[in-house]
Amino acid sequence: MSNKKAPEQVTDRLFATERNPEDFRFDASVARVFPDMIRRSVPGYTTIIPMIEVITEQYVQPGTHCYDLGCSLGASTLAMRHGIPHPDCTLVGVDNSEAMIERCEHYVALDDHDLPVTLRCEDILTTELSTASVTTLNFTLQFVPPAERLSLLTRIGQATVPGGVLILSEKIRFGSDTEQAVQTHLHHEFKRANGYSDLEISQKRAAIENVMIPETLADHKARLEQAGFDQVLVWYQCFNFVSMLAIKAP
Ligand SMILES: Nc1ncnc2c1ncn2[C@@H]1O[C@H](C[S@+](CC[C@H]([NH3+])C(=O)[O-])CC(=O)[O-])[C@@H](O)[C@H]1O
Ligand SMILES: O=C(O)C(=O)Cc1ccccc1
Repeated sequence: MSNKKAPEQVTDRLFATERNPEDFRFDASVARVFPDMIRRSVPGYTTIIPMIEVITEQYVQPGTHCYDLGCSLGASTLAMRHGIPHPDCTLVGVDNSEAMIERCEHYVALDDHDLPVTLRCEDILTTELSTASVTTLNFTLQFVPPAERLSLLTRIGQATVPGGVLILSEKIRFGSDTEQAVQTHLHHEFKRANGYSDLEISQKRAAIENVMIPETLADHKARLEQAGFDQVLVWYQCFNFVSMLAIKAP
């Protein structure tokens, strides 16, 4: 029997007190505060989520699969769900964090909608992909080791049907050191405006340094084309956070 009680809203204070330097992991303590953490940390996140519904509605094809890779608590998965008008589509959310998938199941159960959602606690590098019309990587590729990124995107490209798309959102870095400095500063000011202290900002920065590796927009575009996508465009940018749409020709 599913527990239909809404998960409690918890403020992210994970980095508020001095802690030993340790690499960031998507464990139970992160899953618990995740909705608050991502909203206060990622400029544009609260705009991108509803737009994923709009984009999905535009590109979804009947009888295909839609994948949300690195679904966390299912915010992007549920946006895709609301954009899919075809009852014969299969929507799949994949995440390799047990703590995330467990909580995601509750959010999916609370969302009153007919289209079933299949959740897989699996590595996106090996999860099975086929006949996909819409695939989403909403701030997930940045956590995949750079050496594995081309083969993942190539598998997605091969699984994507003609006219299908990949929505790819990422924190990016800039080729110009001066632009990198300005955009990073503005991102930190965004976090400060959302109530994070200097200690929280600097401890979080150290924790994600080795596990979240941003690349330039040029790197992303070139690799998406190599992976079999015919058109790549940026549909959203706020500071150093962007969302791209990679389209396979019909
Ligand atoms: N190899 C992997 N296999 C499976 N999952 C992975 C892997 N690497 C990382 N993850 C998962 O990717 C998710 C990234 S968060 C996505 C937000 C969501 N899309 C949202 O729209 O709210 C983004 C962020 O925290 O900035 C985490 O849940 C990881 O466990
Ligand atoms: O918090 C940050 O500074 C980020 O760059 C984004 C982020 C959001 C959630 C988990 C890890 C990183």
